[in-house]
Amino acid sequence: MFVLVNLKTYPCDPIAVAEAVRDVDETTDARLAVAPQAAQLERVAETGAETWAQHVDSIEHGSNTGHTLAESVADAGAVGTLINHSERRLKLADIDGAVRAAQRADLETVVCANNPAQIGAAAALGPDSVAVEPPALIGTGTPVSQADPDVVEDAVDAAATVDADVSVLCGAGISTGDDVVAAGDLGAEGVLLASGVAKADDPKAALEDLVEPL
Ligand SMILES: O=C[C@H](O)COP(=O)(O)O
Repeated sequence: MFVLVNLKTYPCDPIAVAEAVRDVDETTDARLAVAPQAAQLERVAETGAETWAQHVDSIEHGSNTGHTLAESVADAGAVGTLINHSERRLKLADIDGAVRAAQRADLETVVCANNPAQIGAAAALGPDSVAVEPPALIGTGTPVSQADPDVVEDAVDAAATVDADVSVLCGAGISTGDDVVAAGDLGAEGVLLASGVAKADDPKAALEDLVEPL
């Protein structure tokens, strides 16, 4: 299972969380990664943790003030990027362009979507993975894998119908090892989570709990 920890703009210490991700990754067969804010990418990557960006834009080098260039994210040490997170929604053409930009920079891609229908559309754009996240469950602590299992199973089916090579993650409310196991039982190959680790008093203990049953 892939456990991708998105730090959003939570007021956590990104280096401490990254060091915990790095250390717990060494204890488990699961794959762990952390997605800090863009300004923190280089320092986080220097910890040795697998580092992802939260977003890249559909742009190339040039006159694009305030945008995030995929090559710059890769130069900072990121190996992958989220695209179209629920809190950073893009138009369809911009999702497509962001996937192309990420591929140009050799970044792995996870395109997020609200529901199974959008997952099918996202899979058609050829990312490495898609992540289904019902917005209403994000940040609630109520895990999608247990509160709304149908949405995960339907997302897995939708992606497989379009492109069997696109793996499916699920996210929203995931915070325990049981939640991760439930996600795997529904066909997800990973989870995307944030508050369960970024807002935990002890992020390393939270990560250890997440991977303990895997
Ligand atoms: O990127 C992570 C997701 O939006 C899930 O957030 P959450 O784990 O706080 O529910």
